[in-house]
Amino acid sequence: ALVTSAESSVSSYDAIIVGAGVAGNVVAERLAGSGAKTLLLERGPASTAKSGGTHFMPFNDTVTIFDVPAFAFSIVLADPNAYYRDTPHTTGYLFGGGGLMWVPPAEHDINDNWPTGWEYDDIKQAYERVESLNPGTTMPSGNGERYDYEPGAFGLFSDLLGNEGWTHVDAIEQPNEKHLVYSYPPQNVAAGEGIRAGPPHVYFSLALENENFSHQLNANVTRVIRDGGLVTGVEVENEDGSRSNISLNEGGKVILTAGVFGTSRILFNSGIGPIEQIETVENGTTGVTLPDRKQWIELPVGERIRDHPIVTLLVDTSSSDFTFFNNSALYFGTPDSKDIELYNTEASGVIAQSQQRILPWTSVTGSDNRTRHIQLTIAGQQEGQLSVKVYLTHGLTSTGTIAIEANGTMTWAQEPWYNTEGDISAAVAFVDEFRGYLEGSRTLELTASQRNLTSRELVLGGYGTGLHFAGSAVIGEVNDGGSVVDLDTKVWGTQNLFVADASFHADVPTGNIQAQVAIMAEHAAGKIISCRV
Ligand SMILES: Cc1cc2nc3c(=O)[nH]c(=O)nc-3n(C[C@H](O)[C@H](O)[C@H](O)COP(=O)(O)OP(=O)(O)OC[C@H]3O[C@@H](n4cnc5c(N)ncnc54)[C@H](O)[C@@H]3O)c2cc1C
Repeated sequence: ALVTSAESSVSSYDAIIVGAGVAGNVVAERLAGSGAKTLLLERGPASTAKSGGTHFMPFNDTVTIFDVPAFAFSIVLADPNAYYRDTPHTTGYLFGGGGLMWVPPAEHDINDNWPTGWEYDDIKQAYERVESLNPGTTMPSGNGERYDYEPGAFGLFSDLLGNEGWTHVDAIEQPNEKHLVYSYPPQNVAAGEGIRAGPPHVYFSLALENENFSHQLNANVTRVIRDGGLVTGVEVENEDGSRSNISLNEGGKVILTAGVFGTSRILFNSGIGPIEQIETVENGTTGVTLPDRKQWIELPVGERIRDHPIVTLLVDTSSSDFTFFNNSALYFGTPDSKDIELYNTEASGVIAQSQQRILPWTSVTGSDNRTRHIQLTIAGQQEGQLSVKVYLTHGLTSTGTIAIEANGTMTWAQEPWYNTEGDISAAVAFVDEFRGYLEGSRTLELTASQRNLTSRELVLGGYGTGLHFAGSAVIGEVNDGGSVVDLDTKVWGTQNLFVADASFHADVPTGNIQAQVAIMAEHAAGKIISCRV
């Protein structure tokens, strides 16, 4: 049930989950299912049709990437009818742009860096539950047809890569195949509903059926309220600027799922993190009440963040038979009425797809002899041009650090991209290899603007974020200054505070991260439920 701040502040809960994104919805559904009286708090407004959303969430609602409520990406996908509700279409990100790629993690993604109790065999049950509810597909169009694949980016690149020995796999059916392979783009879908949707639709819908479950919107959690290691509730800033407290029942738990940046901010505001960050809060302008200094818990929150950096290569297709389909016109222009009808009546057609047409993966070795994985996403860019996004993924060694500013904004103390020579050399090696393929092609070449740059210049001059952040409150076996949460995802030094979103992840996977976030949240939920406070 949806509750107001007036209602939640006079009630109390067994589980309070902070942040209704990918992980938050998974954890809330599981906790409510375990019999706990559960409250899911979200600082944003209604998003999916299920939570009362009726329109595209304008992308520019958000100020910086640190504050992007990524759950917004399920909004319209969760409701086929929403497509024509909002004209003009203020954001295209839901279908196009980011694309909602759903790449189930490979066995090596889990086994390489995760600790005891979190290896591939341990998480199998969680993996299977996510798969059964939110399975992902390489055939998003409900009528079983593909639109704009051949001739097009898929046709051109399956030929180009096929000639070099790459093979065609299905990324959903064969998640472990991640070397010299390509797949139709895997996308997230709700089981049995024929619509593209993630946990904020799928898990949230299930949770709503449970009478133990409540949720509150526009509830910005500023901090947890604690007495030493015992958390007794959370403080919420409401839409009108007022602050109220929500209490935990005895034996209750608070689970932070506010995203990599949101969770770090709440921890800093609660006196948990590097002393320097807590002091910034103490001396800052947000008016947050910190616990007494002797109760501060020093942990490496915000450190060791990883992300997939992206370099975009532009490929000139003017000598090929490539026909450009203007995907962004679906969102920013006036789409073809037949495309809209096909989507709204049969969950089919080009709108059911994302803009990407082919996803290849391979691996390369850096100058440090370490293997790194590469993901490519390939899409039409404009007439006569394709974009090939090169993601450096699993195996990367660059890390970054986030910090809080006096006004509460999150910022980088150190950016997490390409700050090791191993990463740079691996990406350069891949770009060299790819340019070799193009040189052997009679129809494709880099655009004139990129042709004269060296591969190193292309990598270092053009990278940006993959928006796949992880690791700001990393999991560890011992409290030795290298981790923030224990093997149950409980924050060291506390009795009942947990972190279950991408923050606690030991590493970034080979493909887009969201499926891993959902699976690890499922696994964390099991541990949190069995943890005695
Ligand atoms: C533009 C974009 C495109 C992306 N595309 C893809 C893709 O195609 N495939 C993929 O796999 N991944 C994609 N990602 C990444 C993916 O969305 C994230 O990895 C994933 O959402 C992380 O899940 P999470 O549960 O850790 O946090 P989130 O899903 O970000 O959830 C955090 C939630 O907490 C809320 N919150 C934050 N602070 C507070 C607070 N103080 N109080 C209450 N609530 C709070 C936020 O509003 C948000 O709803 C994309 C990300 C972005 C930004």
